[in-house]
Parts: sequence; C-alpha cells; structure tokens
Amino acid sequence: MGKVLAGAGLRGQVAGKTALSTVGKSGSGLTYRGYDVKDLANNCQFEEVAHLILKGALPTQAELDAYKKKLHGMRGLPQALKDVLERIPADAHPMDVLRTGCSMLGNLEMELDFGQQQDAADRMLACFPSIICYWYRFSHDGVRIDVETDDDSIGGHFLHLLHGEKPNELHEQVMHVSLILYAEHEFNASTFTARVCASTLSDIHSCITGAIGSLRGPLHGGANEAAMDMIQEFTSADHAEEQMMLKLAKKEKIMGFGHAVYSESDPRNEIIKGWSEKLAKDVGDTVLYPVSVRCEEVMKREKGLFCNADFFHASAYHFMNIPTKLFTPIFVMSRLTGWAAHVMEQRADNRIIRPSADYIGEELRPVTPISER
Ligand SMILES: CC(=O)SCCNC(=O)CCNC(=O)[C@H](O)C(C)(C)COP(=O)(O)OP(=O)(O)OC[C@H]1O[C@@H](n2cnc3c(N)ncnc32)[C@H](O)[C@@H]1OP(=O)(O)O
Ligand SMILES: O=C([O-])CC(=O)C(=O)O
Repeated sequence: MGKVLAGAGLRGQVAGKTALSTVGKSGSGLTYRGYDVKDLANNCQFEEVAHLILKGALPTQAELDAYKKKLHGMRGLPQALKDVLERIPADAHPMDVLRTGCSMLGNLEMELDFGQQQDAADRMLACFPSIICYWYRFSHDGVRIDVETDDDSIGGHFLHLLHGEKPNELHEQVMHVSLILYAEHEFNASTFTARVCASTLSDIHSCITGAIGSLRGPLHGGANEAAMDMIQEFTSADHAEEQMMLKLAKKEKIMGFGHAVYSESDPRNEIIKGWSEKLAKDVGDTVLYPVSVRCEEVMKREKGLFCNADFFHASAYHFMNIPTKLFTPIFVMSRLTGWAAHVMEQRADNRIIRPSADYIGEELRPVTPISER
C-alpha cells in the first residue's frame, strides 16, 4: 500500500522512531499501538482510544469509568480564560481561538515539570470543547454557557455545548468514530511540529499550540472545511461533475483528495463515508451525499486520486448541523491525543531536532559601507 516516497518536504525520510502508529504498513493501512483503526472505530468509544494512545493500553471497564470521571471533572474553564475568549471577535477563525485558548491555558496552568504531562494532556482533552464552544456561543449568540455538562463523552459534551441540547445517540456515536479516526497519524506535519517543539524541552502547551497552527492549513486539517465550501456550491451530482472537470482543467487542487503517504486509499475514508451515508438518510439529504460520491468518482477516474479522511467528514459534520468553521477544531480535539503522546515519546528519548539545509544563496561577500549602497 505504501507509495514511493522521495523528494522535497522530507518525503520518505525517517526522522525518528515511534511506537504509536503505522501509516500505510499493516492491517487496513492505519494502526494505533498495533490495533487496526477499523477495529477500534467499530468497537470502541473515543475515550478508550485516548487511553490507549496516552496511557499505552486499552482500558478495562473500571479504568475507562475512572478515566471518564477524571475528564468530566476537568471540563471547567478559569475565569481569566473566559475573559480572554470573550474578547475574541466573532469573525475570528475558530482554529485561532483554540490556538489562543491553548496558549492562555498554558499561562494559567503551567506545566512546571514533565511529571505533570499526563494531567496536562487530560486537561486539554477535557476542556478544548469547552474553550471552542464558550467562545462560539458567546461571540455568535451572546450567551455565557455553563461548560460543565454531565455528558458521558467528549463528543457528546461538544455537541451539547454547541447546540444547547443533548445530542441523539446516532450523533454521539458518529462523534466517537470521527474522533477515533482523527486521533493519531505518525509524523504528519502538525505532529512533527509538536515533536520539534518538544525536542527543545519546551512545555507541552507550547508544543500543542504550535501543532494547532500547523493543522490549520488547507493542505492538512483545514481540508475538511475547504471540502465543505466546495461541495456546498454544487446543486446536484451532474453539476458537481461539470464543475469538478472545470477545476481539474484549470489544474486546481481539490481539497480532501490525495495523501502524502497512502497511494491507493485512505482507510479512514471508507469508515466515515459509511457514517455520512447513514446521516444523509437520517436527515433526508438528496444532494450533498450524492454530490460527494460523484466528486469521489470523478477524481478517481480523472486523476487516480482518492478521498482522504477529510472529504466525507465534511458532509458528515454538516448533517449533524455543525458549522463549517468548527470542523478543523474537532480534528484538534481528537489529534490532541496523538500530539501529546508524541511529545511524551520525544521527551523519553530526546535529541534536539535540527536538520541541515542545502545553501542556495550568495557567495561570501564583504559588507559595502552604508553610504555606498
Ligand atoms: C488529514 C489530512 O491532513 S489528509 C490531507 C488533507 N489535505 C488535502 O486534502 C489537500 C489536498 N491534497 C494535497 O494537497 C496533497 O495530496 C497532499 C498535501 C495531501 C499530499 O501532497 P503530496 O505528497 O505532495 O502529493 P503527491 O506527491 O501525491 O502529488 C502527486 C500529484 O498529484 C497532484 N495532486 C495531489 N493531490 C491533489 C489534489 N487534491 N487535487 C489535485 N491534484 C492533486 C499533485 O499536484 C501532484 O501533481 P504534480 O506532480 O503535477 O505536482
Ligand atoms: O499523515 C498526513 O500527512 C496527514 C494525515 O492524514 C493526518 O495527519 O491525519
């Protein structure tokens, strides 16, 4: 399944070791600590997978109950953080809000030594949905929400805060699957950012803040929002085909397709596509899902390119009434587990990451006095 990896962008170069995941190697193509992502998505709740990634093993029922209880108790936000969130305008990008929220949390609840890393990671896992929804509801609806819900899951907590009511079972289930699919992916750009930062022995909030910035771009996590913006313009499957052909003729990059490592398919796509179809039936959609399927067919036929994890996430989130600009922040709520585990792994066997560059600039030359330039 692996493709020939070479060229710019450090493609194919081994930049370190990890015991956290394999991409394009075994199972369906993606494994977390030896478990196939399909197996995890079919059989686990997200909190079980977070426990696997952060603590090293799938939890027993008692461990899961205790872990959830711990996370429930960490959902609240300090007043100073709420004050900062209230000052961020409604037209800010939610990824910037999360980046600022994470950074502010690091000021208020500093990681003073690496012995606090597990608690710091759990704290972020528990309160990132609170941060994004507190800002969103305050800036868009003018309400100061109570972020300490009794929802069982992180995904349920997020949907509850966003919509002001508990989600139905189907939506909570889709959130579990989505958060599992996005949780970890080896040395992708945002994770590598976190590891580079960790390699300087920086604090965990700095590592995660940097990673959020890297995930934001449309070539990485931002692709789910860009995909939604595109499919929303198409009024039918035929219209989608016509427009896609025009985009391809103009050599436009189509967000939500292709991958830096996978060559034939992204194993996460089949899973989220199935849930998107289920949600489409649930809401009676006759446009967005068929449009998405046609885009997939056209890209395969014309370019041999396949949907990555982001493409069908767009329609799935949309069917759950999640605003497009909150799509990538959901990715953060999940990938935080992978990032934090990579920070811990880097710290456990560290050497500062400092590659070299081929110099392509001027030859050595003297400084001309300023009066003669
Ligand atoms: C969760 C995630 O982060 S998954 C990735 C999300 N990102 C996207 O969906 C953005 C769209 N996709 C892309 O830009 C790319 O496929 C990336 C960034 C994911 C991978 O980049 P690369 O490893 O450089 O891609 P790859 O080497 O396979 O590209 C081969 C060719 O296919 C083209 N190609 C790749 N993806 C696309 C696309 N989505 N649309 C159109 N053409 C594409 C490239 O331009 C390249 O053509 P070229 O040789 O003429 O320049
Ligand atoms: O691995 C990558 O390059 C991007 C990706 O799919 C992810 O981070 O989930």
